[in-house]
Amino acid sequence: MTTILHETTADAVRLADLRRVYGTGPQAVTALDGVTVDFPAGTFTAVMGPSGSGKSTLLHCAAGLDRPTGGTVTIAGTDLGPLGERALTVLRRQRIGFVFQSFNLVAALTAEQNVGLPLKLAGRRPARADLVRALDEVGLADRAGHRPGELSGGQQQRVAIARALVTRPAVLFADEPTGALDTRASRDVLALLRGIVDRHGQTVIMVTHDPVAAAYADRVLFLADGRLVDEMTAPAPALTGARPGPGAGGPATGSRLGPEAIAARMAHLEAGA
Ligand SMILES: Nc1ncnc2c1ncn2[C@@H]1O[C@H](COP(=O)(O)OP(=O)(O)OP(=O)(O)O)[C@@H](O)[C@H]1O
Repeated sequence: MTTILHETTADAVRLADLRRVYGTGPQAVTALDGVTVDFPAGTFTAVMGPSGSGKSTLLHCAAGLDRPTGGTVTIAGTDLGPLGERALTVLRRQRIGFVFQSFNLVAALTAEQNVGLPLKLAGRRPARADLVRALDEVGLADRAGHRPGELSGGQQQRVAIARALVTRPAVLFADEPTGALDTRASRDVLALLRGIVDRHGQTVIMVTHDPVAAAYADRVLFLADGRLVDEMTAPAPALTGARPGPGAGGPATGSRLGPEAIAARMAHLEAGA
């Protein structure tokens, strides 16, 4: 029993007193001002906050894309601080997935080749069956031979998600993953992210401006001026363990956060900013 509890509560990511100051002297900007938070494995967290509150900086520091000025980032038990550039690159490739607003697919490569890229970079020869399975997971097995220019925005983002997950990372970071998508494609991408958390126990951390997107998460963190100032957590799922699926207008109510309540918190925060 104790073992199970440990497994289910293990943190995929821990941030302790995280600080990031850009520049020096009078020009210095404090983007993160002592953020401490844990992200348990198998959970979906949204990060919100007014423009300039430090969301992207937090995501980039947590994903090892940027070095913090102070504090620690721990991914699946490994402290990133002491790692040199090479070791950090290896850890990023093996343990971290990242999805961007602008998809960042390689235009000249097919969907299948894009998904295989992280494995190639890691010196592995991707098995075709694995790549097709990864595309099947995101509902695009029939588009394996298509290039990004032949796919819709939503389909491109789903290829990017398949690519980010192909190494089975400890955590998937997503920076405004629906920012460039229409409502319907956004909903597909968010349902996909929700599904990989529920079905595969993937950990997802997503920055978003959109309360509807944030409502797909288990928890919403609110940043202001580089500090964590508020948090909302979805009520525990029913004892059956069943999670309600997304409804027509977004995630179902029940054990989900409501977009209206999230929007109200954001409005409160922006009014105080
Ligand atoms: N490279 C940089 N050099 C100097 N200042 C920076 C740099 N990157 C970010 N900042 C500053 O750090 C603060 C936090 O920026 P960050 O991009 O993390 O905020 P954000 O919450 O993601 O904003 P947005 O919602 O507008 O994308 C801002 O004041 C920003 O101007």
